[in-house]
Amino acid sequence: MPTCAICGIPTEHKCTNCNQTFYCGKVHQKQHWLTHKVDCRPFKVEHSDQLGRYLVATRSIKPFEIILKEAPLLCTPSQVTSPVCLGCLNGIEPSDYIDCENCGWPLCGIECKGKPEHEAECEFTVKRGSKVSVKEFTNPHPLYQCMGTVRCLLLAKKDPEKWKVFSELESLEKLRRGSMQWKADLESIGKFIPRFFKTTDFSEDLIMKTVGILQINGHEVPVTDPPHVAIFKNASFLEHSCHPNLAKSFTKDGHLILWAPKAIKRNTHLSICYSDAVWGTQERQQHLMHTKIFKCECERCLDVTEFGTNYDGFKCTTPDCIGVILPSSLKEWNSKWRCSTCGNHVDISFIKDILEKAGKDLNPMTRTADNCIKYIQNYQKWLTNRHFYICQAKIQLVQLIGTDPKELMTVPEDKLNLKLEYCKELLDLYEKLAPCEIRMLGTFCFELHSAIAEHTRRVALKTSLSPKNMLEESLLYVDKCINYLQHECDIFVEGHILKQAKINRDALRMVLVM
Ligand SMILES: C[S@@+](CC[C@H](N)C(=O)[O-])C[C@H]1O[C@@H](n2cnc3c(N)ncnc32)[C@H](O)[C@@H]1O
Repeated sequence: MPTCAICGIPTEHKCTNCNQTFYCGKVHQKQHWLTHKVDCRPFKVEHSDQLGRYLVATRSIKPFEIILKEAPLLCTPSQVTSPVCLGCLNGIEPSDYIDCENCGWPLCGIECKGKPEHEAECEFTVKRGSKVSVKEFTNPHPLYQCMGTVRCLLLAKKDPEKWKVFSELESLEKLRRGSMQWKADLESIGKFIPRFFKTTDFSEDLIMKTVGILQINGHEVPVTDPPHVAIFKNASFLEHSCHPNLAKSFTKDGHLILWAPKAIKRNTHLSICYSDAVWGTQERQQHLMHTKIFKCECERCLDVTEFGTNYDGFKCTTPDCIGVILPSSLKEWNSKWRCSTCGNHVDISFIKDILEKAGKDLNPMTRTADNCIKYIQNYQKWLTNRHFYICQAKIQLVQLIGTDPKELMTVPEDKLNLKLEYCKELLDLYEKLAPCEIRMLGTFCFELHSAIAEHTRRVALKTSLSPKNMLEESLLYVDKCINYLQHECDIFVEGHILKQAKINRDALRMVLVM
């Protein structure tokens, strides 16, 4: 039987927030709160052979509930980056920076000189006997490839408690060893650190394990320009799913907020998406294998129709057949594709050729509404209406039509209708496929709400009526936008959208009560 955290008496009463700590009564629960509040979270860490450690909900979680707010264990420059200030991790402005007078690393200004973040590596660089010299600021700089790892290694002396937490995270060293990436890292980091810093403090094995921990657990944090990488203790145990149940937001100072856009049942695995949920299955699978060394077998990847959306599907080439061509299973992605309606088999080289051309045509395309429309018309000959390449063009299109309220007022009727149609279609699709892509969903809701409001204005001008149901629909989407973007701070575009959405919501509410 569980026992009270204070007096050890057997008891069945537990903290209802985490469901994990037991108390004999209210008095001891209150007494324990200052200690307990640090760990009082609605999840626990579990382990399986397939996933390693993972998090499970210890109680049901309500929609929009924050399950974790966490400060980073440490922040580092990205492995591939142009020079950044080692004080604040923002990019170095070539016309406005200083060299650290002790070690020579460029800093963005005097205010970053004394920052504690730079202290350990400053001392470490001084010990090599000569200052570093960085003079090229526009391209990825080879010296910075090792700086994330150096920063982690120096934690051992600087903050042994944090180092202990860090060094117990997954490195997947055995799986990574020998791969192309591992060999490249060995040269640019494992062998480079002892040579460049003239040190024998760290063995090659320890350096390569540290590289692995950083790559497997690092989160890209977009609060600096360019984004930096941070390690978060608890969030490091989250498993991946291409159809996750948690959304990630960041505060201005780089703290992580994990929250649930939809309700989550007790005992459910908690997950985030390590990849880009807008990509097709093969791109996601390759990215996860390359960066995190595992084959994803989430419910979205195992269902080739991706919840009936046919997000990777081709139109059947048999005359009069309206079926969709897809691989028969995840295993057959590179071999057998056939129509689920007429059974027609299609050569894999045909699929690969079209996909290669569609990708090549989309990426360098000049971003205009007309180019997007032409792209969609052309590739809809082969790809389904909800194919990921078609949807990527539609995402660009809805943002290009009427980018601000003034421009929206002059958009031709056909383009406004297209914006309305595609916003609804994309919102419906991605709410099914990627329900935690909250920045994208919030943006669609905002675009949709403004397109509906503009459509209503035009109807009102023509008929001198202000249709209440249309305004209510606009309000519905602006409310949804606010829900999706509620944790976005104002250093991000989405934070600005949130601010505007709140103003528009209040205005719409006023109009509706008049
Ligand atoms: C950030 S760590 C997650 C915590 C890790 N399981 C541990 O024990 O520390 C990422 C690693 O966990 C494993 N992992 C996460 N999600 C997975 C999934 N859906 N399927 C298989 N392995 C997964 C992979 O090895 C991946 O590289």
